[in-house]
Parts: sequence; C-alpha cells; structure tokens
Amino acid sequence: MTTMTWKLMGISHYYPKEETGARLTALDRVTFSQPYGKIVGIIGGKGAGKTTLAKLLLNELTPSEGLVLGQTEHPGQFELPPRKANERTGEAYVKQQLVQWGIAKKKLPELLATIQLFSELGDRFQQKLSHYSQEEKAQLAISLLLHVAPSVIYLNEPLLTVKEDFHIKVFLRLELLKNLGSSIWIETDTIKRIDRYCDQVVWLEFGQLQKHGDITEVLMSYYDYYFQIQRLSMPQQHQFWQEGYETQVEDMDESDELVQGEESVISEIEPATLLVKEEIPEVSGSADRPEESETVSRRHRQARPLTSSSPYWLLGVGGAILGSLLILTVIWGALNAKARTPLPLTGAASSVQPKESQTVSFSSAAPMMISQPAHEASVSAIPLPDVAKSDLTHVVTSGETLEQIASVYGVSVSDLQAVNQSTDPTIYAGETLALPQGAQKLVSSSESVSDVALPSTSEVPENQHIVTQGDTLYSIARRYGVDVMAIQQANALQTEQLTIGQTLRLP
Ligand SMILES: Nc1ncnc2c1ncn2[C@@H]1O[C@H](COP(=O)(O)OP(=O)(O)OP(=O)(O)O)[C@@H](O)[C@H]1O
Repeated sequence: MTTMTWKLMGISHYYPKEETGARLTALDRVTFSQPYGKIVGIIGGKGAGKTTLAKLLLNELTPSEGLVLGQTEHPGQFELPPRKANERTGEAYVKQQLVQWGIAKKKLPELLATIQLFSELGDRFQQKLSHYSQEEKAQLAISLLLHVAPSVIYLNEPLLTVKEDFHIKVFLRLELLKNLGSSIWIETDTIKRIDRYCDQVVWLEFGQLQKHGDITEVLMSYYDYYFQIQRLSMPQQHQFWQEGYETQVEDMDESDELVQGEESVISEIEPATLLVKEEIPEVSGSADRPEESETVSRRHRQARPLTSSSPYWLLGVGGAILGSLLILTVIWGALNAKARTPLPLTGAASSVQPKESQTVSFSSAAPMMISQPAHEASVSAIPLPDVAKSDLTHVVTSGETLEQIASVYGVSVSDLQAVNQSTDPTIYAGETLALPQGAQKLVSSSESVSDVALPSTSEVPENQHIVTQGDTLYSIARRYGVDVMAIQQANALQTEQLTIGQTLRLP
C-alpha cells in the first residue's frame, strides 16, 4: 500500500483581473499535509478557492507561490462525457477512455463488462450518448473512473445528479480504493455527504484555509461560522461577503494604506473562525510555515465602503451562500426538528446585534428571497416557561456570555433566559439580568468557567454526561451516537444552549 502524503506548503494562487489591473488571490498561503488513503471533502462558500485547490491537486495548475508535493502523473477527475462524444455509444466512449488510460487490450472486454454492470445502464450501454440523460452520463463516467482506479480521484458536484442508491454504491467502491491507498477528494456543497462519507475535510473561505482535519471538528466550526453569519441582518450578510471578497482583491497600483473609519462586519465574526487570522492553520503533518510575505498587509486591510458600483455578481454570491445556509439549516433541522434559538455568539461576535428583520430581495441570480432570518421566525415561536426570580441580579460586564453567567451562578441558560423573558442570546455590557431562584454565586465571574471543578469521568454514571468546555448538543449526540432531539427531550431542554458542568441524561 502506498504511504504517500500530500504536502501543500504556503500555496498562493493569483488570477489577474485584467479589466481593473488588480489581482485576485484565489488561495492565500494554504499549508497542510494530507496522507493518501483518505476520502477528503473540500468545502467552503462561493469563490472560496475549492476548484483552484482541486486544479492544483490534479496537476492542472501551477501555484503562483509555494510548493505542492504528492501529485501523480495521471490523476482521475470525474468528468461527464463531452458533447462531441455524443455520437458514440457508451461502450465505445468507455473503451476509448480505457485505452487512453493505458489499459492493456486483453483486459478490455472484462473491464467493459464490469463497468457496464456497475453503471446499471444495461442495454443503454450500447446506445449513443446523445440518448443518455444527464444522470445516465454521470453513472457511466463515475463507473469508468472507479474502475481505472487512479491513485488520485477528484469528484465534484455532478456526482450529485445520480440517485441515492447509486451513490451509496459509489462510496462503497471509494472506500475500497481508499483502502488500496488512493487519495480521494470530493468537492460538494452537500455537507450531509461530507459528514457521511469523508474521513477528513479541508474548509476554505475567501482563499484562506479555515480548518483542516477530522470531519467532526471541522464541521462543528463550519456550522458555528455559518450560524453566526445567519444571525446578521441581510445587509450585514451582504456586507460580510463583500468585505471577504475585497480582502482577496488587490489593486496592484494601490498602496497598502488602511481605509480608516469603516465598521467591519468580518472582524466581528467569532475569533475561532476569523477569516483574517494570524496563526497558521492546523496541519496534520509537519509542513513548515512559509516566510511572511507582502500579502500580510493585504489581509489586514479593512473593508472598503459599500458603494452602488459594487459588483452585481456579489449579490448572486450572497444568494448562493444563503442557499447553502438553508441546506445547512435543513440538515440541522433534521437533527433537531424543533423550534430553537441559534447557537450563542461569544466574545467579539456577540457585539454583532441582529437587526430588525428586513426584506431584501436579491437579483435574479439569487436562488431564493429570504425575508427574515430563519432563527428569528423560530424564536418568536418558543413559549418561555415561568421561572421564579431570586433576589439576586447580575450586571453584565464586557465579554461575558450567557453561558458563563449561568455557570457562575449554577443555573441553566434556559432558566436565565426565562426569568429575563428573552430568547435572544445576545447580552450587553451594563445590562442587569435577573437570576432564577436557586442562583448562587459559585465562582467569581472573572474566573474562567473552565476552572469550575467538574466531576471526574469515572464518577459520572454511564447514562449521563457532564458538559465540559467546547461541548455542544451536536458533539455530544455524535459522541454517544444519539439524536440531538432525543437529548433535548430527555432533559427538557428548551434551547441548544448548554452550561459547563450541566448534567445531561443520555437517552
Ligand atoms: N480563471 C480565473 N480568472 C480570474 N478569476 C478566477 C479564475 N478562476 C477563479 N477565479 C476567481 O477565484 C476565486 C476562487 O475561485 P474558485 O473557482 O477556486 O472558487 P470555488 O470555491 O470553487 O468557487 P465556486 O464554489 O463558486 O465554484 C473566485 O473569486 C473566482 O471568481
């Protein structure tokens, strides 16, 4: 079995923007290593750099800066048969491709029969491609690719056009090839597939590597990131995507002076998932960090003002991203089909206050019109239970979160919200919060919540879980292989918020 490993070291790739003389950074100093023998998902918003990364892996592009190690001479890319092949039969097309792949002549009949069988095309295999549906073409192309067994395989969106049971078969075959040492890359917006089939994920946004690693950890940050964006008002979301795009565009004639005085939405997103971050992203290998380059100053440039001449396609980008957000919401909803508040924001991000709902219609490029952030609709549907107040109150200090305060007083976040008759997870410095009966100051709010003594795992009964820092309902559900909603029901949780030290009954 091969023990090859990819090493991407400080990969930057620039595209010239000929009309303006600027250049666009499609990938910005991306560094990670990835062993072969894994199925890796590539995710990220529109224009994140996914395709550019794939082209580098497939040897179709040479990076502007940095080094890629690990490419093979004949990577296998999933490609639908081109239109010019329409007059050939499926069989003739496959045969010609196999010959191009260098398959020995005497092996062709057996391989053709295997591919026909796998493709489920039956007699259509001998018919002209012009009679094939898009789905049949996809079945043919995937079957071909999976049977030439290249050591690098790249699949993208057209794979989604095949029916679900075919899909399962494809991924079973990919598992086999992976175990033989192939490096398999899948670019898709369908996070469900990443979650189900991939071992690892590379997550890009605006050309920068956000995270690379095991799916659970990366997807959790990904969900948190998109939930935070979703909490912004529609104009803020639009501004967010525009600012992100602008960090990628560098006017080659312009000095790198900062634009002062603009409020930046991008800088208010959760520090853990900041797009403009200094540290090198997590790597699973030992790639060295490249030297700081002139791109640092560009990455720190603040947003330019929104102008009426903003590129129209950005509206489409925003719309498409919102489409993806809705897909995420649906997936999340499937896990937890119940009205709820969104994940809490912490730190700087909690200063991003959701605005009143606003109707913003996007250009026709946008997949849909959203008149209200989804969470606002669900928040108003949650009846707050009656919870008795204690005599204590708490004045919020800068940087505090509801979870921290709940933890400090040994109460649940939902009780804290109930006595304050608010489902809004955003709190403001100086605000006085009522505290529920039974509240008792357990630790000083200046102490870290992680300092609160928790029972050791050996003391925790088997059917219980004590919430620790970083736990979410989603991570706990995955860990114990149970449903998020089942945990909520077993513990009568009104929201997804958890408190460090909280004991959860496991269903
Ligand atoms: N040939 C090119 N010339 C100029 N800009 C390009 C070119 N190819 C890609 N770009 C730009 O580079 C950025 C990254 O593009 P890329 O296609 O890698 O992203 P992506 O994540 O695959 O996006 P999408 O999901 O929209 O396909 C985008 O802003 C895109 O417009």
